[in-house]
Amino acid sequence: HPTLFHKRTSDISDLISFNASLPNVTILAMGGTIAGSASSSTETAEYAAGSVKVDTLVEAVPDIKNISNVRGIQVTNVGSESLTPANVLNLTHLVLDEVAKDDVQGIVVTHGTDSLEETAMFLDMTVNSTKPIVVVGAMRPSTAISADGPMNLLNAVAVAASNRSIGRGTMILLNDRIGSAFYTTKTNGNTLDTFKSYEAGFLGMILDQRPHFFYSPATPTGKVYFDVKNTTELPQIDILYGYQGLNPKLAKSAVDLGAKGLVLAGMGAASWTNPGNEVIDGLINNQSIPVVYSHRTMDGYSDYSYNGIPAYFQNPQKARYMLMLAINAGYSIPSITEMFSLEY
Ligand SMILES: NC(=O)C[C@H](N)C(=O)O
Repeated sequence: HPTLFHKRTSDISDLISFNASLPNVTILAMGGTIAGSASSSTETAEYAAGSVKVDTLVEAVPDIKNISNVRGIQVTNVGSESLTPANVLNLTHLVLDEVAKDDVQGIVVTHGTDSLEETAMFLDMTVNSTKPIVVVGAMRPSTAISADGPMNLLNAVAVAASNRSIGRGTMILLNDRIGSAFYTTKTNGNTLDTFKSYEAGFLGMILDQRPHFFYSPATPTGKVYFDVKNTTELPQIDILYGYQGLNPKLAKSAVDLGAKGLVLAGMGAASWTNPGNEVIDGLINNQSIPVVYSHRTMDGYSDYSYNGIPAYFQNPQKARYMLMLAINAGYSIPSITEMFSLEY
């Protein structure tokens, strides 16, 4: 439908001419290193994230016009460490609008990698659509030699535009690998092969703009959807880190400062200290605060939870968005416990 892709406002632009035989993909740009620029082409660590606009990103990859008509929406333009749940909720509303359009085949979200998995997880749990949603970032700024952003963006558009990608939920694409948002995590602060999904594995890979999936479309076991169409504000959920001699009182302080739920990045398979557990127990019993026991280890299954809720395979940052969405939906502690346990 040409008219949709020919609308021009200050933050929505047609980037290339319309070709009726190609699928339409909407790119929502959040910022990050993929939109970063440095003072020299060899600089890959010191640079300003979120300084290049979506139009420029797309113009740098002319091959995109051979695979789809793209429309860019600049949502934010910041490093992903600066994004808030409010920004992610706003993005989700825009994604919901886009997937509801008959002529939109798929969605690409360009995003900083530091918190990319959090946004992807949130989208995966709130956008109940078979249309592909691909969250993409880069590890090198756009000004670097061998910048990875242009190829990642081209690949992301190719995945979003492909019928092979239908029914696979929200995906994370970097370094030619396609992972499920539900399980993919950033493992290295600097390298190109940073996104991994050790236990679950990748969904597939992309070669020459052709996505190859290893399995038929499948929803991760236990994935629950939350309707946030009418949500305007999300509850505060904080994460606490586990370590020898951890300060047990921080949990109570977090609740005093407004947390409606807590996620623990516990040691090993989610262990927490005895004095720490006693404070948590008080929060659960006296203040009905849901506390999810996750793990600071990158992988593994946490069923240890003292009197709290085990996060099983979910890492703290993904468990946090699950807990936030459940509390927002009015779930009780037993229903939250059940939601986490559904996975296994
Ligand atoms: N590689 C990156 O995108 C890192 C950057 N700090 C960000 O998350 O926005």
